[in-house]
Amino acid sequence: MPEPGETPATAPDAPVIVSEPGSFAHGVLTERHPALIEKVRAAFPYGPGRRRALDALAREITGAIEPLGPDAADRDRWQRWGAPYIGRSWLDVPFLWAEAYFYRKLLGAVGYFDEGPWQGIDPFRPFKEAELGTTEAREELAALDGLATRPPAEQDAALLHGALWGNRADLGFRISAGDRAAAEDTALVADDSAALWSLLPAGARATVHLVADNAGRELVPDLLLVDHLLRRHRADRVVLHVKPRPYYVSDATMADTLDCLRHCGAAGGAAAEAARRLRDALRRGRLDVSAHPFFCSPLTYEEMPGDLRERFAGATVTVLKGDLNYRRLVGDRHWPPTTSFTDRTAYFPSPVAALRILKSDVIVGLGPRTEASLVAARGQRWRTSGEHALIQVRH
Ligand SMILES: O=P(O)(O)OC[C@H]1O[C@](O)(CO)[C@@H](O)[C@@H]1O
Repeated sequence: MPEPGETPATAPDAPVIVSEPGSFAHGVLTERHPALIEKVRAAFPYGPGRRRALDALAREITGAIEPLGPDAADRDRWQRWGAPYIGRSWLDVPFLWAEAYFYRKLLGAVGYFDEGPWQGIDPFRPFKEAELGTTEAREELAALDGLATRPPAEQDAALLHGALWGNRADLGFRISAGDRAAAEDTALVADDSAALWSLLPAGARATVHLVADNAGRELVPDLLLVDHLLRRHRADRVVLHVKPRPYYVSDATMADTLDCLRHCGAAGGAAAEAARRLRDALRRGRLDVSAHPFFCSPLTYEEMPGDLRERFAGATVTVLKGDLNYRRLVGDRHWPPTTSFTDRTAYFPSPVAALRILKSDVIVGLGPRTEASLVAARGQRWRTSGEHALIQVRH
């Protein structure tokens, strides 16, 4: 990474590679991942076998990338995706690939895929649960009670922004940032929310696909936004995409979706009414949940499989939540920030909206003045500090 204020020297479309000295990606692989292994180990009474596997993974990530074991059902897939990388140093490969493979290996180490007592046990569940039990989580839901009496445009904005800022609730991010980011002032670096609402006029028979990111305090406002879209007839049908298995610490699965619905139901008031409507929408098929294997793959959206592409093609708009989805949407590369968002996402089969807190180096779609003022104020730190957010839309 360049020094604060410097322009990146890397080629404009070069992939983000872990080994870049002092880079954000390097810090994730060398600090966050070992810390996460320790956190998971401390959270569960794993026996000697699982502990040995965690030790082996902690050792492996300081050296060469090893293939999956011969019994892994997805070994061939990962051999294909990892052909250029397996055998190389973990620090010498694209960031997006390295993170995806790390989470696959972490689940393997804790026995998630093996027949036995740990099969299907989410190693991140204690962290997700703790988050839903916080005072902040309760206060956020209580704030919903006053919203129904506000003018419709205010309700739209409050629920959209709730879903956007909910993306701060990323447990992986907090492993290194502490809660500092949450306390700092935040600002939108791009705001296409008017364009988003123009795609969803009340009464239009829209189908919205919402690709969720984190569980807990991000998924709750996402679900409240979904309820609002359905209730105000801005959408006739919503498809919520979640991860098929635990991923990137806090990413939402179907089990997390059910937890969030229970959490809202137990809160009483407007939140409980929303939960009741959402359950009803699920039963009637107005809300559908999908968990495609693509979402835990190391691929970008440009490489998505045909069946998923077809599903998105039927959307009035696809809303992608969070930083990782953004990296996969525009490509995890060193684009100049003024690269056109419209051009970078032209391949996507439906209109697309990104709602994201900035937590990694990648960004496109900024005006030259916006970029200049961010750099003047913060050097390059604004890219990864979690203090800035964006709403970008391509019609
Ligand atoms: O939950 P989000 O918003 O997708 O953010 C996850 C982000 O955290 C990181 O995994 C770093 O841990 C980024 O690489 C990633 O983009």
